[in-house]
Amino acid sequence: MSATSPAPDQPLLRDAAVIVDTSVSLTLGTDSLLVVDERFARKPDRGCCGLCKSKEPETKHAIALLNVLDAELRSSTLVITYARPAGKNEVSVATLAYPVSQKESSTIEPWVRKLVERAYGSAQRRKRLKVLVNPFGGTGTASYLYETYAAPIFAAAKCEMDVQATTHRGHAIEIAEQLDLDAYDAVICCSGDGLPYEVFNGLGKRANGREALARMAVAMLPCGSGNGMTWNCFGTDSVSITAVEIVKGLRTPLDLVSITQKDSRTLSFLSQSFGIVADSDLGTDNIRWMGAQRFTFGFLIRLLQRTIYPCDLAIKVDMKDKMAIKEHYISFKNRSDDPASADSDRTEAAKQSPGLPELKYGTVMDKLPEDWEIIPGETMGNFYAGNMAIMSKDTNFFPAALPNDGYLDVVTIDGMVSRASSLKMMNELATGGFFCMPDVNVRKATAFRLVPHEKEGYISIDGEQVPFEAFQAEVHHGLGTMLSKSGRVYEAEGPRV
Ligand SMILES: Nc1ncnc2c1ncn2[C@@H]1O[C@H](COP(=O)(O)OP(=O)(O)OP(=O)(O)O)[C@@H](O)[C@H]1O
Repeated sequence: MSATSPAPDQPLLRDAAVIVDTSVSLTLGTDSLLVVDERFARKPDRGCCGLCKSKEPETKHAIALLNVLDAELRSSTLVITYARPAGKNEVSVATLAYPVSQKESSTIEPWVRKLVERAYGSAQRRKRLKVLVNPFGGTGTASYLYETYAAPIFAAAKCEMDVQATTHRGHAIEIAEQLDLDAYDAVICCSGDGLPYEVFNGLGKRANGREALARMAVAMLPCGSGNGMTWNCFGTDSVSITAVEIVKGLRTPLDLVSITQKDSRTLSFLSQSFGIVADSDLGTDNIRWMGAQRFTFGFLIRLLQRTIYPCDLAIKVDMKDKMAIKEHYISFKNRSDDPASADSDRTEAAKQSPGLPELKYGTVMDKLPEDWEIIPGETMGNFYAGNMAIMSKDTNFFPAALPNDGYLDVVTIDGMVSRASSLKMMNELATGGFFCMPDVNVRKATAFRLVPHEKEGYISIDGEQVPFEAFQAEVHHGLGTMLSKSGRVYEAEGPRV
């Protein structure tokens, strides 16, 4: 259910209904709070002949429990704050307040507790948030978006906010590296995907990197242009709806990927690309004036020219049959383990062994492990590895990607496929048929090494440009932590075969 749509009639819970202010009934369903307010209901007009009734005023409305931000008995008033739909893709804070007598309060108090328990489920209440705002993210409106659409929701949910603007490139790395882990529950990036990338790397740079990454959750308020992380975690690019989702967000372990280049080691949370995607994103600065269309335009030009990106590629493949990948996705989605206890076991283990995990396969400078599969790369068109499913709106490039299954989803497409097939792929990305197209090779993998043949070009890690030279990737199962809606899977349609 989305943050804007209240559920229809729900089965009632025991002791679910209370009456306040004589004629207002508040009834707790499994997914919504039903308010029936008869206080201002007019008696029906008799009409001219006593038969035709005039329209009755609205007395009933349902509020999705997801949208209930807080409820409390404040002196002799019951106050419920919630997020109310405000336009097509936004919500804003609304309040219900009813007088409660001394006598009534003994019945109302347990009901309020039950309402809050149901509204939050296993999500942590009153989160302590370190909010980082990139004043230059997207179109430069992150501060305005945060203050206007998110801050009022966090305040209504009684979150504690500590807001800081980033002042330079790499600032979020420094902040995360120094962050007091005991003072906050999550870092919220008001930005594009660039700031979360920095925060994961800053946490990972600490001497207790593994512990910091396990303890500190990261989430993003969509203030960039692609906003991949928010689409995956919450299925929206609305700042206000994301704020509600963060308030109700569940801690979710996230696989992170070590990237080695020469003697550097960084962490990636979203994607690694080489070939047409990296080139269309990073190599189109000359047409920035086109805005969001820049990528599509650059992509189409390269596709029609059948541009190739020769490379050596070796992958530690774990699954390559699409049906097996689909089954893996479904069985992961339907697992019945308790995510909260798995999360606390993981955090405890990280405290015992707090340093960043060793690299199982060494770095890109080491000898290539013998059991990696060599993939022909002479005519590579698109190499794209994803740790999340959606790369930007309507681009579910990795439908089988899971937050913490311990695998990267690697897609390779030969640059010599026909133009017609390439164009069909672009179309099928939006409709969900991309995964099963025969020219689209999909593998679940734990590591890979890519060596470009050319001297110049583009490699993108989480949308950021890195040196155009050999790189190696290795997945660390559940090393990081994010906030998400489901706590288990991304908000993307799974793979179709
Ligand atoms: N005050 C600042 N001045 C200059 N650069 C900054 C500042 N704060 C953050 N940055 C840098 O901006 C880069 C991009 O950040 P971010 O992803 O938030 O925006 P974006 O690139 O516009 O978004 P998108 O990738 O969705 O287009 C990051 O690498 C970050 O280091």
